[in-house]
Amino acid sequence: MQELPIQPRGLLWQTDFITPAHEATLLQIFRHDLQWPTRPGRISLHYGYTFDYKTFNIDPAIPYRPFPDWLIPLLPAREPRAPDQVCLQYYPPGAGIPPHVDAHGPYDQLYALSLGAPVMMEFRRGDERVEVDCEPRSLMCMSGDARLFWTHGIKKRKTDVVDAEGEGAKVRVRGERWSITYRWLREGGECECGDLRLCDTAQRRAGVEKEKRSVVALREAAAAAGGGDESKGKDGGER
Ligand SMILES: O=C(O)CCC(=O)C(=O)O
Ligand SMILES: [Fe+2]
Repeated sequence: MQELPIQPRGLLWQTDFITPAHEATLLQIFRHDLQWPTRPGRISLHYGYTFDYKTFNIDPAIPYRPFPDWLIPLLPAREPRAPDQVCLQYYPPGAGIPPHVDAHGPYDQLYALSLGAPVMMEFRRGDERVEVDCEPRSLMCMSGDARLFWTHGIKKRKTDVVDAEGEGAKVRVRGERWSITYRWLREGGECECGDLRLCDTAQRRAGVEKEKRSVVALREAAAAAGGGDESKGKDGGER
């Protein structure tokens, strides 16, 4: 993978992680063979372990959901072991995900594979905003600053403005998008970055009450914990 020569640092990228034919087969499976939640907006399916945000450990009450056959060839091979948790998400046109940082303590590195229609993802740190085009079939790895110190999100809107090289700015209509996010549990479950703004471990150590800890991390926690809270979590209040 290649690091993108932009801020945030640490955004590793691989275009054409799979072929268009492989993608078409997957979309066929996603559209016709899977049992999706029936609510509108962004919806997700979880595979592997489920994390319990009360105990900050694997939830022993929820059995491990084995990876389906279609998922095996999509696991990032540059990691020494398979991820602990994989989340397949469907974004109908116009759907988004509020800016958040995936919880620091529980999770280590993070990968996301984009499928279907392209979308602009926005990274934010303070007043800084950087849009990154998530082209279909591209795999990204959020590492370093991109993983820990910038939030990422997708605006809820029907179009994106794309600045193609040499062509100037163009409006691009959103289509159906799927993403697969891969997470590995962090050994020990504690992050040492010390960022009180975004790090759940740093906030806990500083005695910040759970309710007041990083809203973004908690929203992420609730959503990843089973999807039931997603409507008032990541999708809630999205502009
Ligand atoms: O859809 C994506 O590419 C990323 C989703 C995401 O940020 C998440 O599930 O934490
Ligand atoms: Fe995320």
